[in-house]
Amino acid sequence: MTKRAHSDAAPLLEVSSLGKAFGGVQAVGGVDLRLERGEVVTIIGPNGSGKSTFFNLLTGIYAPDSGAIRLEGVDLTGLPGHRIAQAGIARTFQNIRLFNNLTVIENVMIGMHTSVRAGLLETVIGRKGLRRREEAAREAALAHLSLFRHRLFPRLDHPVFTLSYANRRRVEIARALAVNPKLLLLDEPTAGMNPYETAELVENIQEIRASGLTMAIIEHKLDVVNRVSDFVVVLDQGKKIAEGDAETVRNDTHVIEAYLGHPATAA
Ligand SMILES: Nc1ncnc2c1ncn2[C@@H]1O[C@H](COP(=O)(O)OP(=O)(O)OP(=O)(O)O)[C@@H](O)[C@H]1O
Repeated sequence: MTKRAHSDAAPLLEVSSLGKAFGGVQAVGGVDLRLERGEVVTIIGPNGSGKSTFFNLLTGIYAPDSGAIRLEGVDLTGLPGHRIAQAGIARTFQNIRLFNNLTVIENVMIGMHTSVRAGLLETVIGRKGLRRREEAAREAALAHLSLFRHRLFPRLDHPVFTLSYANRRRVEIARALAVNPKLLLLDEPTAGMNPYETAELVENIQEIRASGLTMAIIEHKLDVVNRVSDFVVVLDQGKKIAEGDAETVRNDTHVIEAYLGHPATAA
């Protein structure tokens, strides 16, 4: 856990007073978050506290009712998902979203928008040019998959539906990395993983972190939170109730109360 240093320059991510209601439920109610380049924040909170909605707002799945989202000072508030992805925010989902009938490497190449535009490209640059571009895309996809080389290199041409749950999670992370994001959001990356797989994924996250990529991670497992975060944000009923290093947050009375009120998810 490092001490957080704020610079005067625009932070990588600046979220102010972000809000979203569904009917009478204030899923996210005025949340602020400042994330400097290279930092890793974990977002915790009981079930239904607004964590996934917060990610859905950051990635344009929902438009916020109020507040603002800035990436490197650029206002992304209310932009559609593809524009936000182009601006540099990539994510994985709590419920894995991959093309199950496509192979591991195809899923990652699609993350790079290569095959999708192949028809159009062929008319512009010709078959040879297209083949060269596909080879380059395959090389780049392999570079991103190399984070999980022992797990995924033997399975590059296997359709995703044949993979274990943990391997599907790994493919999803590689696909998100393949767009070279400025900010990577991981929504419960270790959910459904056994302790051994979880420990391995913590090492993978530390490796991504060492490359300098800024990350926000929704995570329930406290040992994972302790090992990957620069700081922790705690949500409860859509509001930020605590922020700080893992130990400070763990001993915060509001946090203890929030979890005691929701014993099924006590961290
Ligand atoms: N599309 C939606 N329509 C209506 N209500 C929603 C919608 N999405 C979220 N909510 C509500 O908003 C609140 C926050 O939900 P959210 O899924 O963001 O919480 P969470 O912290 O991610 O929960 P979990 O840990 O269970 O994934 C909940 O009360 C939920 O029922």
